[in-house]
Amino acid sequence: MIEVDQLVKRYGSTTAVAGLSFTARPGRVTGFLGPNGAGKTTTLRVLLGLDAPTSGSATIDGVPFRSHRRGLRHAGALLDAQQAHPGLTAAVHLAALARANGLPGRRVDEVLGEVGLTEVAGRRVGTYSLGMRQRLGVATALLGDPPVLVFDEPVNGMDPEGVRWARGLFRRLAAEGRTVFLSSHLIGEMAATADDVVVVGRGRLLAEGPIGDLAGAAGSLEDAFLELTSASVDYRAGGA
Ligand SMILES: Nc1ncnc2c1ncn2[C@@H]1O[C@H](COP(=O)(O)OP(=O)(O)OP(=O)(O)O)[C@@H](O)[C@H]1O
Repeated sequence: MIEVDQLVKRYGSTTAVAGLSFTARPGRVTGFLGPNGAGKTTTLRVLLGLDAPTSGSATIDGVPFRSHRRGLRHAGALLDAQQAHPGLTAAVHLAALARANGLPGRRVDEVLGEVGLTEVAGRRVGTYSLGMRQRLGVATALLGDPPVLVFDEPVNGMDPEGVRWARGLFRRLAAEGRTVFLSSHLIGEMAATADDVVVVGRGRLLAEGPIGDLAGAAGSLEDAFLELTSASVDYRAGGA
């Protein structure tokens, strides 16, 4: 379970997150939606202990991520597909992470198989396409077999086969009882993948709940999203 409670994060005079509260539950895929600059990445960074909150809290099963001694066994995340050193092979990258986190070496082969990278595991990550790096990021998140998974724009750069694969994986992870929390700008993809959505704008909660409730009222998730966020968009083409 992910719980964000009255979270505020300021960078100097910029308020990236302005008192945000929401919950993402086990057994559900929860989509995290919002226009550019809404504070999604900042929220995920605080949730994963990469940034400290100005006030409020973001916890995983009631505890801030940094306080979890189980590390990758407790939560896995894909925040940046460039996280692996380009000079390392995928196998070496994952093996080092497994060792550092006290995970069994067999997990490396298991997650490489899970994400479809077994054949290219001996290639340097610098030669990977963006879609392959995204798959490696997903493999990294899965390494500790954690109950909570967080993915920031996971299908960015994936081809249609990759997008379909990722959708199936997220659904299966949730069906196994895990909390799956993902941000994406691809509303159609979110409509096909998520059970629940959390919509933010300018660092505030705009809506939270089952996707059907939100989409049903407006006609589609895209219509609901555009209506909800129309007052929270900083940049718009054509001066509209
Ligand atoms: N390290 C930082 N220093 C200063 N301002 C920051 C920093 N990180 C984020 N911001 C600002 O905080 C606000 C929220 O940014 P954030 O990246 O969290 O939004 P986002 O919803 O992830 O956007 P996008 O969809 O474009 O990725 C923006 O105004 C951004 O410029």
